[in-house]
Amino acid sequence: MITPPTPASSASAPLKLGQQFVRRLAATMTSKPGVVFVLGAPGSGKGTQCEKIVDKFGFVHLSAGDLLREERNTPGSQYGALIEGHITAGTIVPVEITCSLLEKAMLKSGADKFLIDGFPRNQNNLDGWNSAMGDKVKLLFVLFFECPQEVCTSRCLQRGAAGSGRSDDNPESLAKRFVTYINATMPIVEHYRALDLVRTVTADRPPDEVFVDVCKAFSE
Ligand SMILES: Nc1ncnc2c1ncn2[C@@H]1O[C@H](COP(=O)(O)OP(=O)(O)O)[C@@H](O)[C@H]1O
Ligand SMILES: Nc1ccn([C@H]2C[C@H](O)[C@@H](COP(=O)(O)OP(=O)(O)O)O2)c(=O)n1
Ligand SMILES: [Mg+2]
Repeated sequence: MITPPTPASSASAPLKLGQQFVRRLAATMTSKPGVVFVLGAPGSGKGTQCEKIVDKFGFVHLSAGDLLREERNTPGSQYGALIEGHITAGTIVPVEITCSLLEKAMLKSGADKFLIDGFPRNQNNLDGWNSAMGDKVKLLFVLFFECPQEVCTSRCLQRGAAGSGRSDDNPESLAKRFVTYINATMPIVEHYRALDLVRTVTADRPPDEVFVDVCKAFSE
């Protein structure tokens, strides 16, 4: 319940309270959704940690790869073949497609804080996002999982052997995905590092141990 100012308050107190209320209301109405980009090599554990972050911090998790696979599997999608071609070749789908899937999913969720997993993965992703979404969201930081290639490769091969059904969890596609990761994604991580936006977590440990450091990254 809102209590009226006591007689002891100064004459301007009600106005100050009113101004504060209006400012807070305006901030709520105009505040932009917050975004955390989640990057790291294939198999570094982005998806696994995102699930834990969702449970603990209430973000909505949007995986660019999952959205692309869903679009590829949508009957009649004009992009199905193009997406599958990029996925098996380990290359990156043009940003117009990925960014529009992300924006649609953000709007549909109605949420105000998002983990965007596996994006931006190259300069085209970064430029396209900045021009379409840069003014609509606030980038909070980039969560970066550091993990040796041999560990990541073995995790992805195990994921494939365990029946992930993914057309890219095989040695040939994985080798190509790593080339893309090193040549195209790492420069994006470096770009954000230069802006002091990267929070790095060592991911070559059991998931719960990784998550301890993820929590620290979120409370920085
Ligand atoms: N810290 C970890 N230690 C061992 N295996 C892990 C770890 N994190 C994830 N995995 C397993 O490795 C595979 C890839 O993890 P995932 O979260 O899908 O990574 P990404 O999204 O980065 O490709 C999955 O099979 C997952 O169960
Ligand atoms: N921003 C993105 C993200 C994924 N993709 C495509 C190409 C990637 O190799 C596949 C799989 O991505 P995904 O993030 O699901 O893969 P990992 O979780 O890193 O194993 O999807 C893309 O083209 N653009
Ligand atoms: Mg993933």
